[in-house]
Amino acid sequence: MDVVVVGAGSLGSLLGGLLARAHDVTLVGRAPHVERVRERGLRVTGTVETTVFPDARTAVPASADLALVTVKAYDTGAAAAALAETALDAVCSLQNGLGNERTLADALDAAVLAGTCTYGARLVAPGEVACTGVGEVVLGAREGGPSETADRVGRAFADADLVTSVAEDMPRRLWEKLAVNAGINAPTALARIHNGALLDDEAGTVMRTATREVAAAARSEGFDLSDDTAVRAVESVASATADNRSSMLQDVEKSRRTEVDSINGVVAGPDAPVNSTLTALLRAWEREQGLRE
Ligand SMILES: NC(=O)C1=CN([C@@H]2O[C@H](COP(=O)(O)OP(=O)(O)OC[C@H]3O[C@@H](n4cnc5c(N)ncnc54)[C@H](OP(=O)(O)O)[C@@H]3O)[C@@H](O)[C@H]2O)C=CC1
Ligand SMILES: CC(C)(CO)C(=O)C(=O)O
Repeated sequence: MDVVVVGAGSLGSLLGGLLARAHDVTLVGRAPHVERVRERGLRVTGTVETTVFPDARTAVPASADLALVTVKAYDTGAAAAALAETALDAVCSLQNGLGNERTLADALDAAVLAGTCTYGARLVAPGEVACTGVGEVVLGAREGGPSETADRVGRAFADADLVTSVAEDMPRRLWEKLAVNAGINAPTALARIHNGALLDDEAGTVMRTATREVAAAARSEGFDLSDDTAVRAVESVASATADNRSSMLQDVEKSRRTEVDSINGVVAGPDAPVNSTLTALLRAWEREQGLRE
């Protein structure tokens, strides 16, 4: 499969690098990372070790079978605009947060797949990405139901030894992932702690309450997501990724804008006091850093 990865930062470089073991991959990202990949290949270190030689550039190619979108949620509109002239069969978001698939579907003619990913990734240097945890990619039709395109993409991922499943209930799964990210990302970013530190009782209460609030919001939108299912999911991800620095923690460590608007901010309001607090604190930090109005 001919795959273009739009947003070759931490996650995009890891997934693109792993896919390059079996497919033609083009990483689209920023200098100096793409230059280093062109010169010396991409080193994947950590839990998975390999060196691969994907194409790497700063602009999207004219065509591809599949575009994987791995930019931050607030950059999805720009990624969609960049892909507008690319001939594509399918595009798949593997981002966190809610609303990315809608943005892509509004802008592009290709079939849009929804995806979630619990692999951990960190761009440690230009040309080198660390796999900080082997998780799972789950993908499927963005509206739910069966999809031959999703089956084909799922097989392509599995051919590259990525732990992958194809699901027919992606809308519900995006809410479940939102519940996990709401519980892990903002608390780890604010407290500057690894995911595993949330298994501690006091911090765990914050994590579980934020997660339950998202589950309640999902149910109010008609999705079958019980508090127990959501809490089990967040505890299991925090434990499986105990040594990870969440993507939002990586953002605050680099003084970069966070994805709080499309994670905790989605449910912030009177019915979600913990998510409202987490959102307000991260937005205040972003304002102080000059990262938002
Ligand atoms: N890192 C992780 O372990 C995980 C991340 N995720 C999710 O994956 C998504 C990506 O996260 P992460 O990889 O950490 O983020 P990164 O910031 O590391 O990677 C995104 C990259 O995309 C680049 N970019 C932005 N816009 C464009 C564009 N139009 N064309 C080309 N490149 C572009 C960015 O450059 P610049 O910074 O210059 O804008 C950056 O290098 C997020 O939604 C995150 O929540 C999900 C699971 C795990
Ligand atoms: C799964 C998890 C919580 C891994 O850290 C993640 O999605 C992230 O960091 O954004």
